[in-house]
Amino acid sequence: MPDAVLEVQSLRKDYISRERTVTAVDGIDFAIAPGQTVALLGGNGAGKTTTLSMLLGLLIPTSGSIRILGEDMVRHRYRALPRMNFSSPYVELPHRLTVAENLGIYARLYGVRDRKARIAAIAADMDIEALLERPAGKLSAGQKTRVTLAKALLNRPEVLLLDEPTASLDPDTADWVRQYLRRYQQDSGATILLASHNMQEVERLCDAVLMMRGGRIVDRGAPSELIARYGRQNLEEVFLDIARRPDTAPEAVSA
Ligand SMILES: Nc1ncnc2c1ncn2[C@@H]1O[C@H](COP(=O)(O)OP(=O)(O)OP(=O)(O)O)[C@@H](O)[C@H]1O
Repeated sequence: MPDAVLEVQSLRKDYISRERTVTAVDGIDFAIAPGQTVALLGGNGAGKTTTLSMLLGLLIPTSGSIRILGEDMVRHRYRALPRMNFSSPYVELPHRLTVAENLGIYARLYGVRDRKARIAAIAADMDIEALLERPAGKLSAGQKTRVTLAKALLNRPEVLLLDEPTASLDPDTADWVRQYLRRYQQDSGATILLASHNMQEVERLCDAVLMMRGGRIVDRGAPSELIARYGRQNLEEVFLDIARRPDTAPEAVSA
């Protein structure tokens, strides 16, 4: 795809320890066009978080290439990172700092110019104004998710990577966050890649889906295309078909 914002080729990650090697991501290829919202779907251990971590430069790929916003992410990720952001329930904010202090530090790190105004605006958007003076370590799981999303939007990212963006949110708040993300995407033209276990969320938000299993992409397409191809009613049924079909792939774990 010539004008892809995000392009991954033959990407692989082996976790190597003395006891064994786990191939978490086993040679995947995909490209995302500007302004698309794409979901990485797959069961527990399929390789979604490992993939997102490599895209962010938190993990070094065993092999393969990643280009984001035209930059080679293995060699020049610092050129692209200021134009990106991410949220993940697995990344902790410094516990003793307040929410406001955390957002202030991240705003500085990302070089946000209108820091105070931006933090105030995003705090209002994410309905976390009442939490600003609380230590980040003392928030409920759902409150933490909203603060992490606020952090992810601080620098108005052109590329947004989201690991389970509505994890721990009650249905009302989750619905509201989805609407917010959709609006953000439409207003900013951002490109979004998200990992989720929530199929309704993916059907509502995403233009395309990458189905992962055992570290590979085993199917892909628009949610409606996949639903039609599998002759199903919804994406959840497609997911179950893929997750439960016999595995023909070679064993991903070797001694
Ligand atoms: N640090 C690690 N060391 C060794 N193996 C790991 C490590 N992190 C992940 N794995 C293994 O890599 C595989 C992929 O894990 P990953 O966390 O990417 O999956 P996931 O699709 O995000 O799963 P989930 O839906 O449960 O979050 C799994 O088999 C997991 O056990």
